[in-house]
Amino acid sequence: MNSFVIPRSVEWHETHVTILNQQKLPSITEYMDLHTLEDVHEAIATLKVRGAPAIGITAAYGLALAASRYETESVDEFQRRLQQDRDYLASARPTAVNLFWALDRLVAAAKSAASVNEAKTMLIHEAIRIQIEDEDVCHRIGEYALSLFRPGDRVMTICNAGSIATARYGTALAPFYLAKEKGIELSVYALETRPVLQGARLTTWELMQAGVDVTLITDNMAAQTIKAKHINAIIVGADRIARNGDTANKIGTFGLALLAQSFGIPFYVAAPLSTIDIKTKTGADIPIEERHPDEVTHLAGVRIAPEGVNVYNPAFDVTPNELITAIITEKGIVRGHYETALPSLFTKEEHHETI
Ligand SMILES: CSC[C@@H](O)[C@@H](O)C(=O)COP(=O)(O)O
Repeated sequence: MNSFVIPRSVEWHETHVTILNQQKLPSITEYMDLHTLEDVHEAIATLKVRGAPAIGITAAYGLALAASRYETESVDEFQRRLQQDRDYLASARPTAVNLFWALDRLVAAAKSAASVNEAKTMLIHEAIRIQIEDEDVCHRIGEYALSLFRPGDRVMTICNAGSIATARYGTALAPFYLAKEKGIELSVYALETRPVLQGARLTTWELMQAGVDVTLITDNMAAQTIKAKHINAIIVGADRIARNGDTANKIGTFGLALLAQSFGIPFYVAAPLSTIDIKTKTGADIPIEERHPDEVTHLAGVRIAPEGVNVYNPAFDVTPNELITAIITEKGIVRGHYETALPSLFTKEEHHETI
């Protein structure tokens, strides 16, 4: 038993999916029940549930839930509706590949079903499996990531790639939970992450509950903080990693990678294989979500910019592979040569330290 809190954000029930509403944290801890496909789509699109793995898990449950209510005895009709609902949920957000990965895993799982009832059961089991696997995967990522840090290290991160963005532990934040369990002191510097403040609202909230030493800074304090506080490394999550290692993650990540290069400190990406999209050749092929201008013109619901101002609001950027010191996965740490190393992870059974 852990003596500290590692929060969870998604829970399956036979009649609904319960999520921790990440829009309202940290001031309000609200759990919401999602009953329909539309509820799930809305929760993902509005960031009530967010973070690549958590989006995938929630979508998988949403599809299994919708399919459990199909009133047909025809397997063909069942598959047709499943594909239709898969496409609808897939339209919720474009960048995090875990959404498509999880939905396609469910569609594939139901392919071999001989009856509608069997298909319904298979879908629920597959969605539960995705969540259980993700917890184990994040734990492994955390172990590998922790091996890269020394006691006393000061590590910078952006956005929230923590427990609530996954099944548990997180990706970029996993090493801090594991360090805490092992009594290793690490300090985290969290960027607030404008426009919607996942760093300020979520990363600090998570880590403080676990008693991890965390310091909040605004995004434009990164360079000064690296210099003044002697930051040892930067670690971030990912929404989609292309075959060549180019990595889409929360807007601001690319800038941090450039700072890491300039200061000569390592820049790590921590992500599961479900975030690596071998079919996407380079970062140029990753669709970058642009979100509503209100996220930029408003802060906590209050307008901070003039009416009618032009706004550009990309939710993600792409860090080129040459700026990434290593990609930390559940199958080991990959340092460079991503074009060949990343595809080989999918065929390797063994876990390995570094390839
Ligand atoms: C383990 S979560 C990894 C990424 O999904 C995370 O770093 C991120 O960029 C999330 O963006 P968000 O827009 O909050 O869903």
